[in-house]
Amino acid sequence: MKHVLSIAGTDPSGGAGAAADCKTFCAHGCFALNVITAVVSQNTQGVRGYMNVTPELIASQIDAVFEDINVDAVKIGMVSVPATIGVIADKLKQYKPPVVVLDPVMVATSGQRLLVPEAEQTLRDILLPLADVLTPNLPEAEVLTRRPIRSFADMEAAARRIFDMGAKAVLVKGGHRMEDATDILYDGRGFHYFKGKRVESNSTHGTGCSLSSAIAANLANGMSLSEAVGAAKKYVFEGIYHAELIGKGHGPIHHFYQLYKRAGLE
Ligand SMILES: Nc1ncnc2c1ncn2[C@@H]1O[C@H](COP(=O)(O)OP(=O)(O)O)[C@@H](O)[C@H]1O
Ligand SMILES: Cc1ncc(COP(=O)(O)O)c(N)n1
Repeated sequence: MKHVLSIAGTDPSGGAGAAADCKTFCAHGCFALNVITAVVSQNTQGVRGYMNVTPELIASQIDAVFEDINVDAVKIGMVSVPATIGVIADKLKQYKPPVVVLDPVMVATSGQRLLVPEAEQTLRDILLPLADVLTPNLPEAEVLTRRPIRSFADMEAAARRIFDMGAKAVLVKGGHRMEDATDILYDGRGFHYFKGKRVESNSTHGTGCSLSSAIAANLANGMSLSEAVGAAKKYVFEGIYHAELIGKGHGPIHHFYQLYKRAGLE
């Protein structure tokens, strides 16, 4: 069994952050490890507040994992402030995990910021070059490139620019498009379109967390990058499509649809 580590913030309502990451790893047959960067008070309706874990305690959590367990892949989510980004970058350089998937989380679906504006530059300069795959949504890709994105051509141009900033591959996600939910991958050689129908649904809390975690798990399990992204997109689509309505706002996706189906628990 592969061991996959999430470095992320929490969600007590279970839909996003560390909870989504761990459920996704388990659904992919991986052993889930997690380091917490921030304790977030949130639910399906929004973020109420959060407290950042100190850089010392983040470093200590990362050491506790790597000194004890072999890590096959790392997924990074909410990193809030420059000090958090600095310590994660130092530890990635120290332990050199074979796969790093970075979801540059900036703003929650409900609109609250999860990354302070002054950390955007630090994320771009220090963490982005350590990523094997970076998975920005459209607003995040706009912040990283400082350019508006409206068309597939704009998504391709953004992916190329972010690749030039040092990420080894970039998946610009289309969940925020007005039309379909097509994502575009650029690996420095060419563009790969992951066409996707949009599901009209409120169950989209944690889709980005789950997608990046599924990519990390699929890579740990030995898939190529395009296979990993294709399978992760299918996982999130099925999760939205078969989601149970939980909470009063934007609910979580279904993480175990295939498993429940096989067990007759649908
Ligand atoms: N309503 C939807 N129907 C189908 N796929 C979606 C929908 N919303 C998001 N996705 C997919 O979920 C993944 C996460 O996308 P996105 O919502 O853009 O990220 P984030 O959660 O970071 O804002 C992408 O693969 C995207 O295409
Ligand atoms: C701790 C944490 N991390 C990330 C998100 C973003 O979630 P989404 O995947 O819906 O953009 C969140 N709401 N909370």
